[in-house]
Amino acid sequence: MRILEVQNAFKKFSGNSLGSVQNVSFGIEEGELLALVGENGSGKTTLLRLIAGLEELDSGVIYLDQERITGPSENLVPGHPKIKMVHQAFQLSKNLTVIDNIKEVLKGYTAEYKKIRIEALLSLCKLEHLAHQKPKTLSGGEQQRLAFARAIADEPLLLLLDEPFSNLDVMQKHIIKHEVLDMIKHSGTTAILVTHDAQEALSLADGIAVIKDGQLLQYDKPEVIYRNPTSPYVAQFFGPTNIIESALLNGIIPIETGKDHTNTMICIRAEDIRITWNSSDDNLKGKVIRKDYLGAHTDLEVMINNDLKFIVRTNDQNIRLGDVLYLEMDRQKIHYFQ
Ligand SMILES: Nc1ncnc2c1ncn2[C@@H]1O[C@H](COP(=O)(O)OP(=O)(O)OP(=O)(O)O)[C@@H](O)[C@H]1O
Repeated sequence: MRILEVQNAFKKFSGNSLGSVQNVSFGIEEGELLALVGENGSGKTTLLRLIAGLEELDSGVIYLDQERITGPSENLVPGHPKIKMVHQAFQLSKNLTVIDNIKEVLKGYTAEYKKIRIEALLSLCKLEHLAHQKPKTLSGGEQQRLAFARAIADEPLLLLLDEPFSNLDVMQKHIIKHEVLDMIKHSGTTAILVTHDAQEALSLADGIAVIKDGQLLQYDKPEVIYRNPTSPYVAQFFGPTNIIESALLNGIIPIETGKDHTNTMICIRAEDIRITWNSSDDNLKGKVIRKDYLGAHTDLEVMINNDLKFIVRTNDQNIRLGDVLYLEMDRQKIHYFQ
């Protein structure tokens, strides 16, 4: 069932020449996790605030469970009761214990329901052993789990996560983001995660929406976004890739036949080019002009014919700057922009 439907959402703040969110449309199915990605200032937070009913739409409409979301001008209390937001700042009540922090957001429920719900949340969020501690005695990850428990306590229809992991250090972030996103999956909550991190989006989300200058460039499953990007921008956002005019490749490598690719751009991911020492006719001879050691692999810049550069990802640690080698393309993986 479709839980969220955004139709032509448009928002321009006074004083700005362009809309921060420009005619954005998409939908989310119940239980899905959507990653909203884009660079700084692309409109991610504005879109999230429009969905949460915290910002007024100029035009367009947003439905949650088929009910129109109203903006601040129509609500006495800002926001929507069935949409919860989690930020980088965990917004916990510092003088209350873990249990009381959860109880605080369950006001209005019977004592019996509260007891059952708190037990379930402590277990889901692995907080049982910390139930009587106050937030300042918890680690960053434990505080993050408590913030999450509070956000889902009264079973929101939609959870909005605005870069919730950005204050955590790299070690913590790696573990905690998997824990929290596993909890989201287990709780069956529909969620939107705003992130700058392309790898996080690819590995964790059911769907990815890429936004640039307020416009939705592409919205699809991670594999489609990665393998069939609709624009060079989207292709480059998700990892090192070679974007080349097909005309430059004509005669250098055989491009797809049977179609007119005269003016198209093509995309070859760095890991889809193999390094070989074999000088077959199909392989391109080049010289290594740059080497970036990245631990598990190395990214090389290889110059062909003095005018065409390729980024190539390799596991071979023995290649050195200045080496002359050959590049073998996996032609099945060459992507043509239409
Ligand atoms: N209240 C506001 N008044 C005026 N302009 C705003 C307001 N809020 C956002 N903007 C502008 O709208 C654009 C989008 O901002 P937004 O915060 O939505 O981007 P973002 O993608 O979330 O950025 P970041 O990743 O840096 O948080 C920016 O140009 C920003 O300056």
